[in-house]
Amino acid sequence: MILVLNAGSSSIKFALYDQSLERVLSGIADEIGGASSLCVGSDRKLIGLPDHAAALSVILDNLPVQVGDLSAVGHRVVHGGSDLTAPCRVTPAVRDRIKANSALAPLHNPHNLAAIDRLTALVPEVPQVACFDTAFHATNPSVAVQYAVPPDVTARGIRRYGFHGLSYAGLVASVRHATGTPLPTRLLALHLGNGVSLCAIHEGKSVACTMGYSPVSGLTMGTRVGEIDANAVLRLVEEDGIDATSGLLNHESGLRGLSGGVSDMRALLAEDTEAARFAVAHFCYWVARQAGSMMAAMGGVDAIAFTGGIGENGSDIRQRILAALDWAGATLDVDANALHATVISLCDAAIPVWIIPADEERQIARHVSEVLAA
Ligand SMILES: Nc1ncnc2c1ncn2[C@@H]1O[C@H](COP(=O)(O)OP(=O)(O)O)[C@@H](O)[C@H]1O
Ligand SMILES: CC(=O)OP(=O)(O)O
Ligand SMILES: [Mg+2]
Repeated sequence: MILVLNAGSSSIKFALYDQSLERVLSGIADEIGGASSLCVGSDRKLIGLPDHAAALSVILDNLPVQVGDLSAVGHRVVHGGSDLTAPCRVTPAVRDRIKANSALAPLHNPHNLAAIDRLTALVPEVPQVACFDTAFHATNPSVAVQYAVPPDVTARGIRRYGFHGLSYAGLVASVRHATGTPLPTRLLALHLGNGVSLCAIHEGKSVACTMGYSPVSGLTMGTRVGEIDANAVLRLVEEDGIDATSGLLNHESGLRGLSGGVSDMRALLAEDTEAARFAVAHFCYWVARQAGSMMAAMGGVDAIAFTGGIGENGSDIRQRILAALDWAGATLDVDANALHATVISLCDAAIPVWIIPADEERQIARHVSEVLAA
């Protein structure tokens, strides 16, 4: 049995797969540090989970297998940096590189590393495989990847990486099965969750992503700022210091900053305040605006796919984004959208629009079995 751990910024998703990669169990520890709950299969219970360490303990306690009996553990690791561009066995050297990359993804890599360390301490003999969110974007051309800085600065790792790669790779792998149609040449994928990014996928390969050097950049997110001018950041650092500015841009901005405290989209949609409405409008405006940038990177678009917690469940949000993309031929079927159907465009729309559930766990399980077989 393969255990997959996917530690996001506010949740830990987990799943067990058998030898033929059939999913045996899945679950999620949700809203960690808030109104947390644990869901195993269809059984959900409210349970106090003050932090990711507590959540991981509860997950391991609720598995139907002993951790020592696992054949492998696969981890989502958000930042692989310039060198970790393919899934690999966790060795002390790989662990050190993941740790070195923690500064680049402070909301994620420390949680990923903590899970690796916990499993290493519990069952050192069980192989662990690290799967990187950055790896799928290794196919981006240099013009898309490099910032306009001198080469020695790029050589220090100051470049764009892109994230949510496991979600996008899994989406590419599941288009045919989910939609009954072949993978389109130019696919715009929108991963809308706590973290938010868009990816231009040309012939199954990433050619551009809205996230850059770290997952703080690109679009308006739950608590992350997205696009902001470098000189504005320099001024904030000068006036408030590095730690306060990092806290502001990573934890207190995005929907939370705009709305006056609410980072969760579902909660925000239930709020009846001017600030909440503005936060939602800001989110949708920037997704649609950057969607245009992704389409330009592919020379057009043949299909659009929504994924992630908001992308899969937020019918109002999808409707607003697609209204702003009407010019691209993405005409919404309002009823299908309300039902969260797989195909949510009208049958005579110029391009199809799909909802394809994010399945980072299955993608990680695939990678684990490939790495162990190699
Ligand atoms: N019905 C819904 N309508 C709008 N947003 C939703 C709905 N259900 C979940 N969401 C949002 O999805 C986001 C979480 O996305 P998810 O991909 O699960 O998170 P993570 O990035 O932590 O993996 C939250 O903002 C949550 O409010
Ligand atoms: C990379 C990233 O933003 O991940 P998440 O959406 O899980 O926060
Ligand atoms: Mg996520």
